[in-house]
Amino acid sequence: MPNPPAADTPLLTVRGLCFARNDAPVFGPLDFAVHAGEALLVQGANGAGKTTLLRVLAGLLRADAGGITHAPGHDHPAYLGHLPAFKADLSVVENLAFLCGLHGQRGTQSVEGALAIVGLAGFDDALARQLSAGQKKRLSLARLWLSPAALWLLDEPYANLDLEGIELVNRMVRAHLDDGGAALVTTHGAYAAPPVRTRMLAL
Ligand SMILES: Nc1ncnc2c1ncn2[C@@H]1O[C@H](COP(=O)(O)OP(=O)(O)OP(=O)(O)O)[C@@H](O)[C@H]1O
Repeated sequence: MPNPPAADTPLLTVRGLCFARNDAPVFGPLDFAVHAGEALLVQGANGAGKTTLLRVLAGLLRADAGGITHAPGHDHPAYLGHLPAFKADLSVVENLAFLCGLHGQRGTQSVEGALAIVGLAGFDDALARQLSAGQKKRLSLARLWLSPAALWLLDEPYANLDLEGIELVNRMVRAHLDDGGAALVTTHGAYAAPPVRTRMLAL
């Protein structure tokens, strides 16, 4: 991960952020900041705009108004979306190597180590399309673990995971925050909030 910003500099600052579809507001104006060592839990009912907000913060959708400021050197957050972003006919290891080549890799982590952490040791040569939904989510978590980004944008990270997988996500978030990172996490409820310093953003 790049050097964390000074303690008083947020990793992410959002001011007056608004998003509309066909002139109907989806969310906003929103104002918040996320500092290193902090998790922001984005809560809201189905359709409240949680996924839309994370896609705007990931740079995949353009906001209608307002500003998003990243700390210097931290303008590429890691985004864990609903759908796994893997090449179906590449193996588990090939997918991770490809994505690390494209987006960079956290210096201290190895592909093998990340697969062991997420419970996919021994799946190196399995094709991505042969994985179950939960195994695909675990592969996405391995990619997240390998990412050099300090800011994690996690959209429903608990979906498709068993109880052990939910604890895995919480362990990963805690370790990432301890390491000077930060995370935005969407969830329908507080049923699986990570056990870390957490603030709420209700949509
Ligand atoms: N591609 C799209 N085209 C048009 N409208 C969309 C599109 N994606 C989402 N919407 C609408 O935008 C609103 C916000 O959707 P979004 O997916 O951000 O909600 P959410 O809070 O993540 O919901 P959920 O909890 O069901 O995942 C909803 O009313 C939805 O119908």
